Amino acid sequence: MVACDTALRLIAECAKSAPLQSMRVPLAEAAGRIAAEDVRAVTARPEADISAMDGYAFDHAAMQAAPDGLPVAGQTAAGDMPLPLPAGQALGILTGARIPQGADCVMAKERMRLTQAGCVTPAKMLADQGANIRRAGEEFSKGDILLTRGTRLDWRHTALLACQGITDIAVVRPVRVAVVSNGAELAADASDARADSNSPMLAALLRETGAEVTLHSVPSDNEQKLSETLAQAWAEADVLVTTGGISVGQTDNVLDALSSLGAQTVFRGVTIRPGKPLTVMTKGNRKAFCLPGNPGASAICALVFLLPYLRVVMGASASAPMVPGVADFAFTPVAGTTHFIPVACHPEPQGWRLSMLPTVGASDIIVFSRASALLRVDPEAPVEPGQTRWVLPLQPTGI
Ligand SMILES: Nc1nc2c(c(=O)[nH]1)N[C@H]1C(S)=C(S)[C@@H](COP(=O)(O)OP(=O)(O)OC[C@H]3O[C@@H](n4cnc5c(N)ncnc54)[C@H](O)[C@@H]3O)O[C@H]1N2
Ligand code: MOO
Repeated sequence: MVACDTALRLIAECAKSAPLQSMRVPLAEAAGRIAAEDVRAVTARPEADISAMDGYAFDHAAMQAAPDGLPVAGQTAAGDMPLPLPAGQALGILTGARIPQGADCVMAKERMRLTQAGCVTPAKMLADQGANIRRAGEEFSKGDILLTRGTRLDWRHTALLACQGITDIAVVRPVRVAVVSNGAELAADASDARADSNSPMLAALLRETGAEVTLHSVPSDNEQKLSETLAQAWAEADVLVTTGGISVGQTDNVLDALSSLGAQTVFRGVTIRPGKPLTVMTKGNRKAFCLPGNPGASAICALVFLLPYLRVVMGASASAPMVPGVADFAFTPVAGTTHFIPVACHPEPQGWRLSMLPTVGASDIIVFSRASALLRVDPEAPVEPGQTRWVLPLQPTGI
């Protein structure tokens, strides 16, 4: 049995030794993956001085000195390469079009007046010199870092890369995770059959991190079958995740089976509630996370211990963003035990108010649908009402 922080440290050490592999994917497939390289700007943005308005570009001093306005030399649109502005003339310009050489001011069409003589003049006031011009490089310069290795890519980065004409990017190869459930109660024809809810739950949770998940089930308590499935599943995956069969019952054979396959124990059991039997084993570069069968315990162990491991192995930061809230309850942990409590987050003018939810404990599934975050409570830091505590959002998007 190890303490919660010791388990987290041992897992972090395991993650350090795992090799990171990358592959190139087209930009269209990048969202949801983790960048395996820093990306720098190929060009400044904007690449040149451009107009922020549909209107007219002109030389400010020339307009100031022309009480009857300036004749219009034509029009330029985004996509055109305008010729230098003829002295003493204005040019019609559309939003995004390059500013012609010789112009240093743009005024919006509706703020200009077209005279009978075909000149444009400010309807009221002349804008300041430089007005309505988006300067080259004002967003970023050529060579600037646009995103760093380890960034989880989403629609924001897709836009950024696309505007640079970047069509593919090196991303971290997804970690292959094999999830193995076991237990005679999972057989459809068992006299007291139970549904396997942990496998689909874990698959959904793990896929959110970008892992490639395969599911395996041993719907019996047969040691031989269990051992064969574990061996095969682990051989095809980087990480083995088992659920159930790790406590002290006669049919809890997972840990013995893995030991027989040559796995070494990193730790066996953690002083947490729920999730106490959580065990991590290793065989070469391959890790096995053995999660308890109780659904609530399985979910919490995955969120707190497994997901940070996968994030690091895939080059991202271990910790998911946490949010602060003010507890409206008191909670005193059992001595020597770190508790993980699903909490509801209520919006209040000052921020989130955290409240406890009714729960039956480690086997609870429905509490997670009612909760929005997970609160860690260490034995030396009981919760008092009014205290600010940081919680881990349960929804994939977090904040
Ligand atoms: N004598 C002791 N008994 C138990 C202890 C202990 O210290 N001494 N620890 C308890 C704790 S804490 C936990 S947690 C459980 C963990 O047991 P296992 O990991 O061996 O899980 P199982 O016994 O196989 O199953 C427990 C429970 O979960 C259900 N289950 C299992 N797999 C699934 C699945 N894929 N989907 C949904 N539900 C699943 C199973 O039917 C059982 O109800 O042990 C305590 N006992
Ligand atoms: O530790 Mo168990 O996970 O409470 O049911």
